[in-house]
Amino acid sequence: MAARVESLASSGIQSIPKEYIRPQEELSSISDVFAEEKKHDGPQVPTIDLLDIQSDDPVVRERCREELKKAAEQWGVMHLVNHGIPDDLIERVKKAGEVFFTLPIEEKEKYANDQGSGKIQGYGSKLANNASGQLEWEDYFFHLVFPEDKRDLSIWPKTPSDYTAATSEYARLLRQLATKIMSSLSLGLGLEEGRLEKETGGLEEILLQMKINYYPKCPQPELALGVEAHTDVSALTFILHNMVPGLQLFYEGKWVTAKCVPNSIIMHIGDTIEILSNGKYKSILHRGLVNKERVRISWAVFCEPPKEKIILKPLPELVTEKEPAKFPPRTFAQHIHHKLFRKGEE
Ligand SMILES: O=C(O)CCC(=O)C(=O)O
Ligand SMILES: [Fe+2]
Repeated sequence: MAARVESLASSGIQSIPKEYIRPQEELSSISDVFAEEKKHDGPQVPTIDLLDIQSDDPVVRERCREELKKAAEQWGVMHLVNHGIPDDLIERVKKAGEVFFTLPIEEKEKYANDQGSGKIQGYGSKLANNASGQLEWEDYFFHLVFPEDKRDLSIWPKTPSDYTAATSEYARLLRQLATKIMSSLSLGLGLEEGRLEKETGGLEEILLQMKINYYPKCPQPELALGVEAHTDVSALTFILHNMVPGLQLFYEGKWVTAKCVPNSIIMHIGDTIEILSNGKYKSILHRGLVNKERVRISWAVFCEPPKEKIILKPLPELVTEKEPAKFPPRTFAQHIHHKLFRKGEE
């Protein structure tokens, strides 16, 4: 069984095992996350107010959609405020995840995934996938949350008892939010409003996968990463966190630390929409720092196309002689495989 980062962290070690130490070239870019969060100079992740996204006043509505479009083009990541998901529901989702992770490791192990046998849902930690044996400073809980007929409720945390109700309702509302965002992004490309959602699989096929990232305190945070640098493969990703900083975005050649914005949801444009939009909307490189003072928890929900049913490629309307297709046609599964393979080559 994989060693849990939580057990390493609570063992009292003062130096971390070598598998968690980042390569030399990367170490110089890692610094104290609390100091980073205090910096107010330089570019900052945009905040988008969604209050008016469905306003009856077309001028007001357009202003809101234009802001969203600009953020998707320039950053591919943003803090969403007035997103329409009730704050008390979000508090319940966060409380439920926090309580689950407070359980003793032996209790959580009852939910362990088994990547070897293809059981990817459940409690887990990263397994080394190449010769370097590189690992990340986190444990997680991963499971499908929407659509309801594809969920396996038997593997969801039973403690606390509100976990299933809170998470189900959150997933249902996020799915509606995803529709609004994709509509607006479609119009921003000069397409019909239902287009991006349809090309991603529509109501039937788009999957929402929840990953609760649990980052224990780390005795040598300047040597490790909670999540290594990556872009999300999803269409959209929605992230909550426990107000401990950690997320960094690679923008204009520098790592920018995301501020903690109250009552916001962080949203990423993932590779799927980057590909469909022929690169007009960006899937930004990001990573997670850890620290020695506070446990960090984040709740990422990935909105994904089906693995095999759809071939992702730039929409024909967006491909011209002047702007040829930037991405070859691939299924979602092929896209993921291609990324993994390229990484092995690095
Ligand atoms: O913890 C975070 O803020 C980001 C996690 C992340 O990037 C991911 O789960 O894909
Ligand atoms: Fe991510």
